[in-house]
This record gives sequence, structure tokens and C-alpha cells, in this order.
Amino acid sequence: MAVRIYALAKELKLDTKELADICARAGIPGKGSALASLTESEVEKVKQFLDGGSKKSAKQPKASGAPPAMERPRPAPAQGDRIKVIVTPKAPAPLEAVKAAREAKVTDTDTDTGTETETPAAESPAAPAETAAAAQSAESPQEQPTTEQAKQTEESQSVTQDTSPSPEGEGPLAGMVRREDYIGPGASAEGKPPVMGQPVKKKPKPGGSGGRARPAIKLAPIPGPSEPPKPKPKKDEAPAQKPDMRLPAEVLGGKAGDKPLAAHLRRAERNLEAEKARKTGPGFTDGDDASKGRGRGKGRGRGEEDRPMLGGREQRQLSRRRSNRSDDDDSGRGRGRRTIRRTSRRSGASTAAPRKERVAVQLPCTVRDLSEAAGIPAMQIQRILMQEGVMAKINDTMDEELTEFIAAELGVDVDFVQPVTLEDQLLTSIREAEDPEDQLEPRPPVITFLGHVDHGKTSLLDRLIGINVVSGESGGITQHIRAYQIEKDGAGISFVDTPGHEAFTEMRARGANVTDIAVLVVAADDGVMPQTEEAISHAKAAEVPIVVALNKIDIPGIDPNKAMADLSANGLQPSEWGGDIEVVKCSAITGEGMDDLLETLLTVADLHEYKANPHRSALGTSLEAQQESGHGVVAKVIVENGTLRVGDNVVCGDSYGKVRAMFDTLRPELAIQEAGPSTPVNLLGLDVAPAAGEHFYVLDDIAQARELAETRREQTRKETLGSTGPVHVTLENLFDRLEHTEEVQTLNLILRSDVRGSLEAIQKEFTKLDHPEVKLKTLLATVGGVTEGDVQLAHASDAVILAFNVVPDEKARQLADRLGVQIRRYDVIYKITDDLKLALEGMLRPEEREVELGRALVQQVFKISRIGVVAGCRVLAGVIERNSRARVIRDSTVIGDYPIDTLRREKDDAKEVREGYECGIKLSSFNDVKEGDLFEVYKVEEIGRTFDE
Ligand SMILES: Nc1nc2c(ncn2[C@@H]2O[C@H](COP(=O)(O)OP(=O)(O)OP(=O)(O)O)[C@@H](O)[C@H]2O)c(=O)[nH]1
Repeated sequence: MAVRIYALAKELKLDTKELADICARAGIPGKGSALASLTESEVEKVKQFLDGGSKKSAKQPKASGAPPAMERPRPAPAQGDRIKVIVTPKAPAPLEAVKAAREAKVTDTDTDTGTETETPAAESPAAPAETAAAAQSAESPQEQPTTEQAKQTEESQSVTQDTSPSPEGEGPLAGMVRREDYIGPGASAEGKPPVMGQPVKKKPKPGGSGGRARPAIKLAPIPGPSEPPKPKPKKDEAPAQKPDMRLPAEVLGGKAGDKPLAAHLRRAERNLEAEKARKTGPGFTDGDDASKGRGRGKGRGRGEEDRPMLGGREQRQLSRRRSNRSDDDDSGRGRGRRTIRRTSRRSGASTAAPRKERVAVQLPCTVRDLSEAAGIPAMQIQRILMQEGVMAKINDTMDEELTEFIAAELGVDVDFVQPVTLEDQLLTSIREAEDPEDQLEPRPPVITFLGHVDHGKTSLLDRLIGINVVSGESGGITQHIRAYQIEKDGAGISFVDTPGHEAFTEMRARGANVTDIAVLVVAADDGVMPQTEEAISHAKAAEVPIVVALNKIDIPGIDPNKAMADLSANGLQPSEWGGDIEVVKCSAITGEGMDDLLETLLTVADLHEYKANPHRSALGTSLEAQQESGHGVVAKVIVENGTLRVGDNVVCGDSYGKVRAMFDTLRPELAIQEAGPSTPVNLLGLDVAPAAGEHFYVLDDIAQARELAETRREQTRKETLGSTGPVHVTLENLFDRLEHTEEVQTLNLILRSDVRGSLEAIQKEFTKLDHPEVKLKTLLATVGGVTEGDVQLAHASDAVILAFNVVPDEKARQLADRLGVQIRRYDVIYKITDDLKLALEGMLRPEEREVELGRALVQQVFKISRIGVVAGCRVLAGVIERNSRARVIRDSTVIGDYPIDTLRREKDDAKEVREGYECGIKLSSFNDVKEGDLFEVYKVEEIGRTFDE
């Protein structure tokens, strides 16, 4: 039965270590541990050794016939026990030892026999003890001796046998480790280098100090129970751990990032973060950061088991990184830094406001305006525009239609607001100011004469005010608005005479707007005529009382009842017929009924108690204006409220100025300093002639008046430019030129007049000549005489100059003669109309003309049962109209020409679809539409022969 060393030491009252030493000396190696077991025979051997240990050598065989004093009966070995063959080699040379190990014969003892086979050292070839132990370990894992134990045995035996003094062993270098110590024969035999970082065991030199009795100082340390036997490394095992040794920085990272160790470091770091990402789930963004290798602050929270197989410096680097990120995460500093970066990126990417679903913008709207209003990057808007073929800069403006389109593309509702203009700032308060009741005073009525041409308006007014204007008018037709104020029985009455010709309808309507009472002049011999009816409608629209002057009752044979019947038919029931319209029978020639007419007008005025506030700044209306030599611009204005004074700063339409002087309209030489409510005056001081009907206001500051006027001019200029279209050569205007070259179908005109009102009247006449197949184009219409500039413009444009009541100056006349430009002079408007009509009719020729409308690109094709093929298009340019035709272009070739059958915008039928919008187009009798087809849409215009056809 086996007995442990410590148990036997206790039994023998020995120290465990001392017993182990005794075992070694007794020839029982490998018993350095207190837990080592001894067989009964070994115990017996130890006891025998102890009995005569001090007297006999341990190597001396025991005499079989003389049992030791303390010898106990040796039990038979149990079955299964192995009996080791102890080989006691002589100290071999290293090379010889290797050879001996290869040739060593290890004999197992058959436990069944219970016999012990012992190979005497003399008979056994010299073999290293460790080789024998290794051979034994394959069969006896329980008690296999380690290499160290074998070395111990060898050493102890060597010490026993070799007692010769060793100068090295006792010299000053005896305890130092030398190269030979760890690349000795034992190591060579195993083919393995010594393991760095582990204690180096000194191998005894051949022929060691065998002469010493207890060379314990030379013994290798006995492996403790905590040290497991070191297994022999195998090929598939993990390599030994690296020593903690200092490595150069370039190996670990930096520029030498491609070094194996650095690469390994990165791989390990990625593995760490990937592992953490896996554990924390997909929403964990830090893992992404780590995978991108953005330096420190990664991979926190891993257990020790997750650490990569890194050693030394690499491990410390990772630890520091994890620690840094740990600090970031724990303290929030890391998040703080990331937040700042994000904030920085956001602030750098866009300064737009948060996105809105509904925005309000002013027109014209720039890309920047819409971007800032909607909180959408301008680049996004520009991208949409680019897709539509518009390369827009951020400050480029968009019209209402395009802005709506972009907003729709962005999913934003847009409202258009009117900008707060300078006019709003300055004039709104003036317009909306209410006059205090105590400042209101009675004012003269403003009475306007309306009616058909030649019915006697001017004659009646002349009769009332006691002058004769009719005889001075060209052709007896009123060309200008007149306004006079007279006194009757201490009360003032203001009269406005409007031109009776129909071309002045618009001016007449303006006259009615400033009118308190309308006098409808009807010639008793003519009755109600077309222009009479028109005057009635304007008077009614102005919601002013109407008094009918039934004129020319002096003409013999007239029937006043017929005229009254006509009036009744037009809604003006005479009072003598039971209605509420006063009809005064009168004659401008004989003066009959004139007092009655005046009395009626004053009575009506009294009934209405017209009042105004003369204590405020003036505001009123410009009736007409003209350029007069020696005076500059003379504007006939009527004050509606307040008092206009010389020196006031006035803005009127796009003109402005300080009131330089005012003159009475009835007596033009009479200057007046101030004009109260309802007073007409001729005003001097405006820079340009204002248009008829423009309102004037008095402002505190002349600079404000100038700025407002200039703003209005700029606006007018833009509107004019916008309406004139392109000026450069296109197919469109080239076609016009060709037309002009062959047979002039567009007649360019330059119009000059003495007053602005005449210009408007003449242009109104032009609209009557406006025929779909004929163009009548006014290049210039302005007040004043014909100049050299006008002639040059006419020469460049093949235009005719129409001079109404004005003449060309001498230089202009000479230049026109030299260039062949025609200047036609007129003093009666209808003469202009007649001449133009004849000229245009002479140009006409029957033909058809195509007018290009727009282009649409087929983006998608829909086949709808019972309807056919509908092309989903986007309008690239111009406009697509429903009643037009389309040329189908495929691969730059016209493959057909078909009428447009249906045109739809979304689900609704559309009359037209403009540029930038999508629409559905179905062509008549053509279903082979394909994506990418281009529709060139046009319409055919037919030119008639005459205006009367
Ligand atoms: N017999 C007669 N003739 C009149 C009377 N009133 C005007 N006339 C004549 O009618 C013609 C036209 O008179 P106007 O006063 O110019 O008529 P009007 O309505 O002002 O005409 P326009 O200025 O063209 O709008 C003139 O020849 C007048 O002499 C009248 O009461 N009796």
C-alpha cells in the first residue's frame, strides 16, 4: 500500500523535506513532493536506509539475509501497481546521453508476478534519466516523473558518484545563468528552446561535484504541488504567451500601421467593437464608430474574457482606449463631443429654418426666399429646377407659377403675400384717415357732362359759365377734359367736361369717378344713342345722381317724348312721367332752360350736402396733363379733399415734384396759392406728365415723393419689359421679320400727342383694329413733339410716326426725309382710325399660319380601355392648349401630326397647361405613343381679308 511522503515523515518523526532528501539519497528518486507516494518496498528501503544510513552508503545493495532493525514485512504489490525500473546511469557525455536515450530499454514489471526487475547500472546502457522517465510517462500517467524530477535524480546520482571538486561550482560564477544552461543537452533532445520568463534550471555539468555528501545547494527547486507537470507542447496548441517586452513604437502603430503587430492591434480592436455591437444590438452607434477606427474612446464594458489575445503594450493601449471611452460614456464628455460635432455639421450644412408645411412668400420669390421660408436647403430647390431644365442661382427669382410648382414638388403649401411697399407705408394712412366731424365744411359739387358726341355738352357748359369753347375746338369735337368752377348766388359749382367721342370712354369714366352729379346730355333730335347708353352705365356705376339735359329743343319739329321714351327704356324714368329722374328741356343756342338746369343741379347738390375737410393735406385726381413750352408739365387736377398749396410736395402716379405754381382753369393767367376741395387747377411743378386718372397725394418730404415715384417707374418698366418678350432673334421673331419682308403684316407705329389723354384715346382706337391675323404694334406712345430719336427708332423698326396735334422739330424732319421715314400729322382722331384701317386691309392676304404654343415630353404611357392611349407628359416650354395640334417627334424625326383630343391636368379637363406642369394628352387617331416622344404643339391661325368679314 502506498504511503505518502508526509505520512511517512510523520511516522518517522522527520521533516517532510528531510524525508524527501532521504528518499533521494536512498535511491528512490522523484519523491520531492510531500504528496508523493512510496510503495511498501520503497518505504522499506527508506527505513533500511535510515537504519544504517549513517553507516552504509545508499548505493550499496542491501544484504538480503540481514533484515534491518526497523524493517517491517513488505506487502505484496497490489494488482495494477506498477513497479518502476530505476535506472541509475553513469554520468554520460551529452551526445552519448542522447544516443543512450534512444537506445534505452525500459522494462515494465509484470505486476501479476510481483517480482521486481532491476537493471543494474553496470548492465544497462547509459541513458538519461529523463528519457527513461518520458518512456515511463506514456504508460504511467499517475506517477510519471517529470523531466525536472529526472534531472534531480540524475543530479543527485551524479553528485553521489562524482565527488571531485568543481572549480566552477564553487567559484564566483557558480550561480549565474549561462547560455549553456538553457541550451543544454536536455533541451536539444526535446528540440525546444527554453521558455522565456520562466526560471532557468541549471543543468549539472558532466563530472560534477560528486565528492560532497549533501550538495543541496546545487539542487533544483522541488516542484510544488501547485505547479502542474509541464506537458510537452504539441503542434496544434496555442503558442506560449509572449513575454512582456518593450517593442519599438513603429511596430505598434503610427506610420508603420501596416506592420503585423499594428494590423493585429486593429483587428483585435475591431473584434472588440464588433463583439460589443453584437451584444448591444443594432441601434448602438458606438459600434459603428469603433468599426471606423476613429481612435480612442472605443470598446467599453467588456469583461476580461472578451479581451483579445494581446499582450504587453498592445493590451495596455487597448485598455487605455477602453478607459478613455469609458470616461466619455460615463461622464457624458464623449457624447458631448459628438453632439458638438453634429451641431457643427448641421450648422455648416444648412442655416435654413426648421421645415414648414405651409409658407408665405412674396413675389417675385427667390430660391433663397423659398428655402428660408420653408426650411428646405436651397440646393434641394435648385435640384428640382435643374430637373426641369432651369439652372437657377440662389438669388434668382421665380414667378408665381414656378414657385407653386416647386412648393408642390416639396410638399409645401404656399401663400403669396403682397409686399409692404413704400406706397403702403406712406399712403395708406392718408387714404384711410377719417376727417373729424368738426373739420368738415360744405364744398362745391362736381358736375360732369356726359353724352353722345355732338349732342351739345360743350355748348351747354359754355352757356352756363358764359364762355365760348366750342368754336375753338378742332372739328367741333372735344379733345380734352375741361374743368371749371363758377359761383352762382355765392355758392361754388365745379364742372367737368369729358370728350364725347367713344374713344374717350375710359377718360369719361374717370371723369365720372370724381363726379358728384352726372349731367346726361341728350339731343332732342337724336334721342339716346350708343354712347349715351354707355354714359348712363358709367354714371350708374359711380352711384351718382343723374340729371338729364334734353338739349336742342330749339330745333323745330323735334319730339321730346321720343327721347324721354328712350330714357325710360334705359332705366331713366323722367319725373314728369312719374319717375325720379329730372329731365330739363334746354337749348345751348337759345339759352332756354339754362336757369332751370342750374337750379336743378344746385337743388340736387343741396340735398346731398357735399362736405370735405379743407384743413388737411390735399389729395385728388389728375384729369389730364401736357407739356407746355415755357411751363414744363402742366397737370389739370381736381382737389377732392383737403387744400392744395403752392410749395406742397406732390406725388402723382410715377411723377412727383414740389408745386411751383397753380392757375385757375377758367382763367389760365390767374395764379392761385391754394385750392380747396372740389377745385380744379392747372398745376406746375411735376417732373413728368402723369397719366389721366392718377391720384395725387401731398407728402411731408420731397425725398419720399421722389422715392415713391421712382419705385413706380421701375415697376412700370419691368412690367413693360416683361410684356414685350424676347428681343433677340428666335424662330418666332424671324418669322415675323420674314412676314414683314414679304408683305408687311405687322405695322409698327410711333405715336406722339400733345396730351396724354389723346394718346390713350388713340390707342383705344387701335384696339378696334386688332385682328387675330394682323399685328398693329405701338413702339412708343408719349407726349411731346417728334424728335430725332423717334425717327431713328422708326428707321430701325420700319415704323410709321403718327403725330397728333404736334409737329416734328426741324432736325427730326430733315432726318426723316433722309431716311425715308413717314411722319403723318393728324388733328382729328377718327382720321387716324380710317387711315390705319385702309392700310391694314390692303396688307391682308388669305392664308393660314402656324403658331407654336409649346413642347411636352412623354414621360409615361397609359393604356385605358375604351379611351385609348394617354400620354403622361411634362410641359417643357410654352403652353399646351386643348384645341391645338401636336407634331409627334421621335428620335429627332417627325412621325406624325395629330389634333389633341383631350387635355387633362390630373383628373380634370384643362383648357391649357403651362410650362413645368404635368398633364395627360390624348391624340386623336394615334395610339402608338412611346415614352420619350416629344409633342410639338401648335395652332393654326387663319388670316381674313378685311376687318368687316
Ligand atoms: N340747334 C342747336 N344746336 C346746338 C345746340 N347745342 C349744341 N349745338 C350744336 O351742336 C354741335 C355740337 O356741339 P358740341 O357742344 O360741340 O357738342 P359736344 O357734345 O360737346 O360734342 P363733342 O365735343 O364732340 O363731345 C355744335 O355745332 C353746336 O353748335 C342746341 O341747343 N341747339
